[in-house]
Amino acid sequence: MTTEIEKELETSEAVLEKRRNFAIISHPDAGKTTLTEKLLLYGGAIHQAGAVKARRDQRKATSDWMEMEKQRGISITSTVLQFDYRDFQINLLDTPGHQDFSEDTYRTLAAADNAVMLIDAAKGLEPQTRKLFEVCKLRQLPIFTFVNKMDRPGREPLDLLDEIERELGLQTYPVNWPIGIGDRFRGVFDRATRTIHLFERRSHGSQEAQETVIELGDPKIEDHLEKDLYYQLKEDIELLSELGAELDLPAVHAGEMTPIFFGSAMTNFGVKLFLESFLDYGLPPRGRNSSLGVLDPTYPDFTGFVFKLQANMDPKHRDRVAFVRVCTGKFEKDMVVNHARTGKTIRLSRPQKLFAQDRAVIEEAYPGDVIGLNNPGVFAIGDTIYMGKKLEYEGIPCFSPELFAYLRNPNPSKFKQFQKGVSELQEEGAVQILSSIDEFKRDPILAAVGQLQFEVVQFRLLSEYGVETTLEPLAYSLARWVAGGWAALEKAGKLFNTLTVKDYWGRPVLLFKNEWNLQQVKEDHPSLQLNSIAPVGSGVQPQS
Ligand SMILES: Nc1nc2c(ncn2[C@@H]2O[C@H](COP(=O)(O)OP(=O)(O)OP(=O)(O)O)[C@@H](O)[C@H]2O)c(=O)[nH]1
Repeated sequence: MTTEIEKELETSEAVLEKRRNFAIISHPDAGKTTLTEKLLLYGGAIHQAGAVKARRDQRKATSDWMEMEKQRGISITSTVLQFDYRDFQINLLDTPGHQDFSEDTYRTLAAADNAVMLIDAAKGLEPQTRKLFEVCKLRQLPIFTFVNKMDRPGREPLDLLDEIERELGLQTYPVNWPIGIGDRFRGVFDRATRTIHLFERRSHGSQEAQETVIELGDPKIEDHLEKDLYYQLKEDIELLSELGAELDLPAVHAGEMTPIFFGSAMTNFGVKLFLESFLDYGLPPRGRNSSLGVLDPTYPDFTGFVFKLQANMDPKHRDRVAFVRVCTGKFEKDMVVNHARTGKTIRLSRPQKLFAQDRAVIEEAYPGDVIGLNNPGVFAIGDTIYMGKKLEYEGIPCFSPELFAYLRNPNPSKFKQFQKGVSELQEEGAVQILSSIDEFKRDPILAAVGQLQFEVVQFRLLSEYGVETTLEPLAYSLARWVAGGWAALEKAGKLFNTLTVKDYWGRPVLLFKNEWNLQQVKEDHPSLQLNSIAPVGSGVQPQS
């Protein structure tokens, strides 16, 4: 006879097995919005492709603080999209399209269990994809590669595989293989079932693609596929089996091998096959490092952490939302939880589920899900909330900024608002704040990955806090945290062409003008232990 506890455990394992969570990494224009939309179309979350874009446009029309989005036609914010497919519940953690906001993407990857690397068949790996791949590698995320835009002239598939292996050091395993390319792209061959999937083009792919599935070797193939494409395919299949590694799931889950899919998001070719395989091969919610060791998702008490804060998503209510990744246990509305950083208890009374810009109050959530909580200034990025035994999750790291500028408030009567605005925007992760070690230089130094982050900060300080500010750019382009600490820095003595500053937590940071300066200091002073990534959250308290 099974006991109640055993039954509960079985249920929670079954729930976990049917949950998948992922984020898409790509270079702008590779087709992320299009693929997202098509995944939602197959998931039945929307009925006609175009809805996500329409929502995006609608948001552009209604949001005021995101006036910048409208002016520039870019998407700055990111949300979470939840949909069902087969009996799976899927969480797609959407990330901003513009590379100036990649800090936001880095943090979102901290909450993801899988990553989908989307590449343009004609362009192969691009800078933003490489950068984001590095973050995935740090977390050993399983990476699924979707080679998009096969309906246009592109590079040789084998050449793309080779590039991924060489440059990213990932083993590749093509799960399917393209039949033709460009105008002659007819579909894909699914290697697991040895079937040919041929698609019909529909205008703009607004509905699911019609597909014909034929077994390899079926004589009917002649009615559907040109001879030369068929012979080419047979040749390719042979070559693949001669070359090829077997699909090694443990290696996929360890982020060492990437399953590869070919398709065209715009015409829907290959999207469904991709989704199906992703559900089969993707990782369910996994354990996470905490002060109690790696906490398995079957741990019974509710725990989660904040990976992203967002202000004023709804212009009608000037609210702030904290996005929490549920790690263990069951989340229930109105739950009273502990907030690890402050030791306070908090009632989670209006949890929200977010679908693009729509919200619905949720009653419960499970590991792998993301919930949106109202944040009246309580939460900061990396915060842990928990029930039961006290614990804290490993923090979300800060990544090296590349642009630096003093932020000045020329109007002394606005000092208070200025301070409040700067500290709230820092907590929200809109920008990193550094400060000079010179007592007399009290203006904060804004540190960002992209220029647009500065513009957003200035825009929001003016529109939300009523403070007009000016910027004075600093001629540095790299930041490194000094893991050796202040003592190592003092021992190293005077360093040329660098600026010593401290971060929000009072830790030493060195700014460098260029890579060359950095290399020199690294070689001359190994004891400084320069890091491009620094932990935040767990155990680190801001210095007052
Ligand atoms: N031919 C072709 N075009 C595509 C395909 N997928 C996307 N596109 C086009 O590529 C362009 C960029 O697509 P988006 O989906 O907006 O790309 P994105 O990556 O979200 O772009 P950002 O918002 O800049 O990050 C659009 O004009 C799409 O219509 C595809 O499979 N084939």
